[in-house]
Amino acid sequence: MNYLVTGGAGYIGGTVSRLLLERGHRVTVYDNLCHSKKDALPSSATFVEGDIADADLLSRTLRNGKFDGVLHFAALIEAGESMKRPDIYFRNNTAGTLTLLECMQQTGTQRLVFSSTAACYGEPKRAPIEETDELRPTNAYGESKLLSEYMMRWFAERMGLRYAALRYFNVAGAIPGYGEAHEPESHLIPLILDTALGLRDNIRIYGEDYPTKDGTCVRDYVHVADLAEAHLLAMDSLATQESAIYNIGNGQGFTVREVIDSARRVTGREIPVIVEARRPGDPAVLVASSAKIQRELGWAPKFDQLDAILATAWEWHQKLRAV
Ligand SMILES: NC(=O)c1ccc[n+]([C@@H]2O[C@H](COP(=O)([O-])OP(=O)(O)OC[C@H]3O[C@@H](n4cnc5c(N)ncnc54)[C@H](O)[C@@H]3O)[C@@H](O)[C@H]2O)c1
Ligand SMILES: O=c1ccn([C@@H]2O[C@H](COP(=O)(O)OP(=O)(O)O[C@H]3O[C@H](CO)[C@H](O)[C@H](O)[C@H]3O)[C@@H](O)[C@H]2O)c(=O)[nH]1
Repeated sequence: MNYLVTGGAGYIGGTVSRLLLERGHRVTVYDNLCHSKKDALPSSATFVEGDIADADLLSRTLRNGKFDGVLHFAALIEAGESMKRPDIYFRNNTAGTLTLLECMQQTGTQRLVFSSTAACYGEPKRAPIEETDELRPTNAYGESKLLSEYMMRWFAERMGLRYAALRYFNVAGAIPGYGEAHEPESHLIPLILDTALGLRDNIRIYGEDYPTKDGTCVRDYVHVADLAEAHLLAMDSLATQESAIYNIGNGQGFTVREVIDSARRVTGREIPVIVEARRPGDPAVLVASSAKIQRELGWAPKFDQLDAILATAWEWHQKLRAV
């Protein structure tokens, strides 16, 4: 098959592009490189440097490419930043997605797999969270994604779109030769690994007064390779099944302190911490039920141990920083 991958120069889009190519599909990456570099692209992908807000270029790319489907990763991704600049999140993520939906509609491109997020749930009432649970984002990033999902529902109901929205929980780990390298980096695991390497003096824990077992936030970490497989399953399902929304996580929650302890075991290094105030917009606990995608699409994650996920991240991270 022939796919357009928006945001395919980034961490997750780049991983999924590599898997698609490995499985014999054709991939065109469409990315404005605002948070990535061209050298992160898989060598056998076609590359179009462009913004999803550029309707002319996007329509032309879709028309020329005659794609079987679109995988849409392009977005600003930092919940913390979105609390300082909600405007750019709605412009880039929500308005950008509307432009993509319009261009897909105009060019007769019907299938879409969308990177949604656990941040759509906000502060959940229970763990694990199911897809039908209440949606009340506590940060503008989550709201920008939830609004995108709502638009997709209407495009599906009234305009022929078929979509799968995958609500990822916390994505981590690396495949051989490719992993997380956000620029700037704000995510917990790469920052911990930089601390293990001595590139940072310490890791800051954002808040130790949450209602959790050690007071730090609980998250559900899913390996990027398992997440990538979910995209292929979701895209395939759109050939025969209706649009759907799926959570993607491991169903286990780890506190920030537990993640740091895991990194100490895996790296064998000292990782000094300092405790700071809460980061605005962070929910206390986010843990997924992924029963729906396991049941309906047969998704079977291979990495269910945090240490194993961190070991792949550590292997990649040492090479990344050695360059
Ligand atoms: N990393 C996580 O834990 C996580 C969790 C849930 C959801 N997500 C979602 O997954 C997707 C990918 O995240 P990632 O971690 O790979 O981030 P990333 O920053 O590595 O990748 C995003 C890519 O999108 C590109 N981009 C941003 N705005 C664009 C625009 N207007 N036009 C074209 N390209 C644009 C960036 O240059 C970058 O290459 C995002 O949609 C994010 O919201 C990530
Ligand atoms: O230096 C840091 C960085 C993070 N944290 C904490 O570690 C946890 C994880 O934080 P990340 O920034 O790594 O990830 P988030 O949970 O904020 O968000 C990630 O997962 C979400 C879904 O759960 C979103 O989709 C989002 O795109 C993605 O970045 C949070 O409790 C955060 O407060 C720290 O204590 N110190």
